[in-house]
Amino acid sequence: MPVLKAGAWTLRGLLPEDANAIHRQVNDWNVIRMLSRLPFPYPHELAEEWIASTVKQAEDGSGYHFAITDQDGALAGCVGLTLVPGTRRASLGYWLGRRHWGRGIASLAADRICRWALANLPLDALEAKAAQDNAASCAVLRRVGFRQTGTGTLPFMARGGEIPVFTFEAGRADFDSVREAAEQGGSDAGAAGVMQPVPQPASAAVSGRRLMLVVAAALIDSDGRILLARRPEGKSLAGLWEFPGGKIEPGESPEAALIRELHEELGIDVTRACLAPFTFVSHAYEKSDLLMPLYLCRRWHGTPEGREGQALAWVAAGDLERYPMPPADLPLIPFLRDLL
Ligand SMILES: Nc1nc2c([nH]c(=O)n2[C@H]2C[C@H](O)[C@@H](COP(=O)(O)OP(=O)(O)OP(=O)(O)O)O2)c(=O)[nH]1
Ligand SMILES: [Mg+2]
Repeated sequence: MPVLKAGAWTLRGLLPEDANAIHRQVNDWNVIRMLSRLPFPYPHELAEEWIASTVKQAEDGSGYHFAITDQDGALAGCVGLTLVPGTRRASLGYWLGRRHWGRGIASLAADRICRWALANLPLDALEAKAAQDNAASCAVLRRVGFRQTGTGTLPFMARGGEIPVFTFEAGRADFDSVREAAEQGGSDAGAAGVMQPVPQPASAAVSGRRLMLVVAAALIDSDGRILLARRPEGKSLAGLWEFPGGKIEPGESPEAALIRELHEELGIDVTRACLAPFTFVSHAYEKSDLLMPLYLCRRWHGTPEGREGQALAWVAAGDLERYPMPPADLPLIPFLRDLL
């Protein structure tokens, strides 16, 4: 289990010694009435059993449950994900002790765990359910990017039966929109990760669409495998596998941009002569058009390493489909398969 920061709060795996703090805060009618499947009163053994089950889930990769702790290490609540078997989805759950309500902690924790999960686990979407009378929880879900998809019921043991719930869902695009809105709203719009706009012809101003010029490389090793990098948490499309590269900066040639990006992202040195133009993609994303030349590169200096925390994988052309990629990249797969 990783340790994740969420504002001033820390998310860490649950420990047996958390049982008292969990029991004390969950065994509160105001908290437990909003939690499905838990009896009231809530016996101490259930807290112990639940902690043990979360440790097992993390070991077998079926769920990831975190304690939300403050700067002194005190537990304020929990947030967790359970993977839905046979799908690339997980369901989100959380609770906070009553004295921690109304301070934005649930939003911070839910946002962090969802972004971490999409970037690092085999997931494309998250689901959540909240009792229809739990306005605070519904507001948390909407704030972090969830959309309400429908209604249903769940057993709430503390309330003695089935209770109506709203169902919610969010995918990468939903979290990316929230992130973009936050970046645009922020005063330092020049911060890392915000795109330098490509100078636009007048017609672009009319349509409101941006052209995004990105250069990328298929690095090919002596076994004919291709290097893919997993887009890290904090970037758009986080968790999808891409060809290393990035945006062309104003005044930069495509080759210079690619040489710079390969150095920044992978720590390798490449010369212009080792970059062979191969093909390109043109893809309409929701708000921008991506134009991305793909170069082939078989020679470089250094050993590629994920300098921005991204996972790397050397993948045989026949296995590329097993790595979820941004939609723009899918047309490249048959070209690379034919080549290799
Ligand atoms: N590098 C790369 N980008 C891709 C691929 N497919 C795809 O849709 N893109 C999109 C994702 C991004 O919107 C854009 C590249 O942006 P980026 O975030 O990697 O740009 P960058 O490396 O310059 O990073 P940053 O400094 O802006 O954070 O192109 C791909 O295979 N490789
Ligand atoms: Mg990049």
